[in-house]
Amino acid sequence: MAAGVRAEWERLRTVAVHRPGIEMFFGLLEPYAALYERAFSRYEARREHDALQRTLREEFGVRVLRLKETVLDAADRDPAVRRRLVDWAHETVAVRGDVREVAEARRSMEQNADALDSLHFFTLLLLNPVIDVGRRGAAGGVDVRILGQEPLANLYFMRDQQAATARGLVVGRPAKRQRAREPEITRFLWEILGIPIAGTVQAPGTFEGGDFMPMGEFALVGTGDRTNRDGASQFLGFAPGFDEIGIVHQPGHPLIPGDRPDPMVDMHLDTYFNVAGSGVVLGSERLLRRARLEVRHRSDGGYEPSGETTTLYDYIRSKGFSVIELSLLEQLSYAANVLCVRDGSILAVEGERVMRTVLSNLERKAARDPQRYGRLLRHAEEDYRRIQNGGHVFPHKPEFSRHGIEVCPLHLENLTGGYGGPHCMTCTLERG
Ligand SMILES: NC(=[NH2+])NCCC[C@H](N)C(=O)O
Repeated sequence: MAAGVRAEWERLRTVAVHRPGIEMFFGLLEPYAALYERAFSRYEARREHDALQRTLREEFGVRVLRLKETVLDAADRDPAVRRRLVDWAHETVAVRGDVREVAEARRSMEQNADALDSLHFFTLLLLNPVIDVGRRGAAGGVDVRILGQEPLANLYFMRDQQAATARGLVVGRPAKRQRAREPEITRFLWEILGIPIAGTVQAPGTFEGGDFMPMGEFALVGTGDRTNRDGASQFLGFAPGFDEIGIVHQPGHPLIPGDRPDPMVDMHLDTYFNVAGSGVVLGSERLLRRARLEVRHRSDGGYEPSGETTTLYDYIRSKGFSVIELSLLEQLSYAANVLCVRDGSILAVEGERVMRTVLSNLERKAARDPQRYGRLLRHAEEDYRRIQNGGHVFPHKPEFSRHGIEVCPLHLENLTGGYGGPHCMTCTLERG
């Protein structure tokens, strides 16, 4: 399959997803350390994920490839894939203890391998366990303790490990330690599927797919807490195939003090900006106006700075797009994180319950740290009252029909707790 995406509004053909599994349980033990926004029900989150897949497949005819199932099928069909999975899983497991016991544990792991199913090894990759084989006790047994080590709790945000450009997939490099191992796993999937890789971002560069937006003749690349300047330049070096690139600088949030910023609230470009159709985008107006943008033009030697700087808002308007504006509370509630399935049709988070959950989580944060979150909370509460009085809760806003946009709302009040919406949860592989 050839991966290829020129514009975010072209008909969505193929996506890859990961239905969250046991790794989410570990993430929920300490949601903030796992980069989640809040605690939520894993059971409901998994149901919501099923519904997301079903909608894509049945209502929009999208081919949905599931990461785990595809890898396991391949491992069960092809002994070489199975061997790689087993070896890699064994390398991932750390065994601690004295030399003899470690060697013994390693030996028995190897001996047991044939008896174990491929899912066992996939689970090792997800959980990255440390096995502590203690000294032999009085009874002669070995004391085994298992510690989870950076379980891949965010793997279901499959937008981020890579980006599909017009020229193939660019494998990213996550900025956060918690997500560092994810691209190796998704890369295994691309190899199994035979998808060509246009390039791989290397240290010190960082690059996450949520920062990339293909817009036809041009594309946008966000930089900030996730994608750094070096990662963005490497990405451009892979010749992604657009005449012009807008490098967008992650804006500081206007209601969070500048000396104590919270980069999570707009961590990726797709958390405050997105595409609804060939002439319509949506986003938080205040963030779009604060986001500075540098224009680069394609030349023989790559992309040259044009010297022109502007804001994302002015840039996108100058390209002829209309902007459906979102309030700050809507932005915090994942309203901008829509997934365009065909020109003028989007999947969007059903706002009502998410907004209330986000508000009560923000209340808690503001109670703990009023100096950092107090202003944001007061503003969000005002937004909430205004939205309630107006009677148009996202995505049931008249602006959408006015711009001819058809919206398919999805209940994602648990799954969004991981800090993202439908755009973050899907890796687009083919459009058009
Ligand atoms: N494309 C996105 N906006 N992805 C959201 C990723 C959320 C994830 N918890 C993280 O912090 O990395």
